[in-house]
Amino acid sequence: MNLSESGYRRVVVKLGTSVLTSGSLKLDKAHMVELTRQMAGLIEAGIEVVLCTSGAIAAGKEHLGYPELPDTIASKQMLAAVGQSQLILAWSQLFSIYGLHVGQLLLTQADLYDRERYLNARDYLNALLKRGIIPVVNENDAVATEEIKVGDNDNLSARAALLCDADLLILLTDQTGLFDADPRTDPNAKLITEVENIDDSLRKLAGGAVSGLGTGGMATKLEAADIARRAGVEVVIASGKHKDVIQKAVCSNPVGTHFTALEHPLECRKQWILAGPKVQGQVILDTGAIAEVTKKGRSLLSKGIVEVKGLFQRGDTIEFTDGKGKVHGKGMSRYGSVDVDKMVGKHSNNIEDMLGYDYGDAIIHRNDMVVL
Ligand SMILES: Nc1ncnc2c1ncn2[C@@H]1O[C@H](COP(=O)(O)OP(=O)(O)O)[C@@H](O)[C@H]1O
Ligand SMILES: N[C@@H](CCC(=O)OP(=O)(O)O)C(=O)O
Repeated sequence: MNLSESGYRRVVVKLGTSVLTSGSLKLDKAHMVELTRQMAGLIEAGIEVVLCTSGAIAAGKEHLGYPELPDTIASKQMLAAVGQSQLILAWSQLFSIYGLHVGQLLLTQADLYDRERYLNARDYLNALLKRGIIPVVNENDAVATEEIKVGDNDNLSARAALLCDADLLILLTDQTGLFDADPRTDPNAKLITEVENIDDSLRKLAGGAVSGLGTGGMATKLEAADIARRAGVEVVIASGKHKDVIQKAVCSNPVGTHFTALEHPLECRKQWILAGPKVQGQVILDTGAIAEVTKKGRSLLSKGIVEVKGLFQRGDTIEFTDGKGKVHGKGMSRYGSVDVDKMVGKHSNNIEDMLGYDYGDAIIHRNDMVVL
């Protein structure tokens, strides 16, 4: 395998708890050594690596001797605070074998909501890479509450891939890839080797985590793959135990499930709309409006809206759906929900008369919109 001819220059490697513990109750340091060797090999070949590591909560339990704790956010925060320091210590020691330094980056959704904070995180990540330091990313579980957390490291790793403009995201887990059913419960499940489009029928195949070790299962890996490939990042889901899995993924040797990136990826600001801000509300559109927006690339006007759901402010990100609830896209609303409610189904030629002010015809302008 010739790594330097792989064509990739920046790779995000996400290691799930299932990989880092090898299915046990503690970090499998021997396996972490092997994964470090593979990542160091990439760096040696001139490929930059961002590591998105899970395992803080598992490491916290191990370090504290598996205390009996109530199943609360506070317990998880405490375990993560203890475990994250053990985890970064382990990565720091392992990469030091190869003379490499690591820098810790703990993020929450709140760091991605706001465009300025998002750009700050991007600058920080790029500054580490520029100095040859390996960014080690995890969710800031010690402070993350339900409202501000990304929730799983699959989605977090996709955000990291967008932030650092990676060209490949490798999601390593305890299965050999995405199967047409959960192989834990269906012995006849078959591996899907190539995915060119993520649609509802594929999403139905991806189940949650049943082992009790990981968060989100294949469903969140598919969400991550969807975000990444729309931004032009190729994705591989594979087993962390497969021999030389990282090198194989980078050298495009067949391994696990490969997702092709979109040929025309979203531009930077739209990538942020896709992956950054939390969705605050929804508008339901009639079939004509769905076609105008999704097929013809038009801005969303009030006359195509049939209902408004949730409370949102001007500038918030909202989704647009059809009458059956299928989400067709999202974007930044130029009007708050109270205003949109007043405009539902009406022409946009007299907005000023309706509201007393006018921010333009579009509820979501096509420049602020991502069609899914
Ligand atoms: N279609 C599927 N193909 C493969 N695995 C699946 C599928 N649906 C659900 N899973 C489950 O997803 C699990 C991996 O996700 P998870 O437990 O969150 O691991 P990680 O810690 O690596 O993120 C597998 O162990 C498997 O039980
Ligand atoms: N941030 C958490 C892991 C969350 C998570 O998504 O876990 P996993 O599904 O194992 O990648 C931790 O470090 O324990």
